[in-house]
Amino acid sequence: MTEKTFKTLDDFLGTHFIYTYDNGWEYEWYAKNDHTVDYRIHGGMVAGRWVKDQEANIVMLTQGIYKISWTEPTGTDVALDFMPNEKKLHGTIFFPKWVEEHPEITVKFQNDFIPLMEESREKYETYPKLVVPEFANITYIGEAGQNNDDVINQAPYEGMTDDIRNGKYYDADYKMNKK
Ligand SMILES: C=Cc1ccc(O)cc1
Repeated sequence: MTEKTFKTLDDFLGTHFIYTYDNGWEYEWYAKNDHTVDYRIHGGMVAGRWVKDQEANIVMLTQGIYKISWTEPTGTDVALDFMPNEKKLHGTIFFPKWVEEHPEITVKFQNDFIPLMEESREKYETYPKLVVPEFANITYIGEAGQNNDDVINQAPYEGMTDDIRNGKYYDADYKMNKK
């Protein structure tokens, strides 16, 4: 876990986080570059889902505090406020009704199923949305560097976040250790 102090937007870009929301949902998220994020979901309503190259808006609100927002092919909207120096964030997820009713449709590597997400958001109900606003505790911070495709590179498995936290998953260059 890096102990660096976050001051600039550049300090944040290329950083890889694992965190647990107060409702128990565990997420892994990577600021891939100034307009792109990758993530994996380890616990909660859509555990098992993973996504690469989601376009997002990423800004620094004030020194060391970052806001990220995006809208997904499922129709889910997300707004995250990272306070990495405090090892905390606040996230709000706005789920369309169909994701709450059929979460299993979204639990996959989304990049291979974009047409299915777009069809499902038309076929099923959008409203009322499920709004999930939660604080989270950051349990891991890694300096992966920008545009590193080894950070989020396979489906989540049981014990993966422990492997990452214990230093087993990535080598010194932040490439995945071959099993
Ligand atoms: C729905 C995606 C999503 C990704 C990261 C996070 O913290 C919350 C939601």
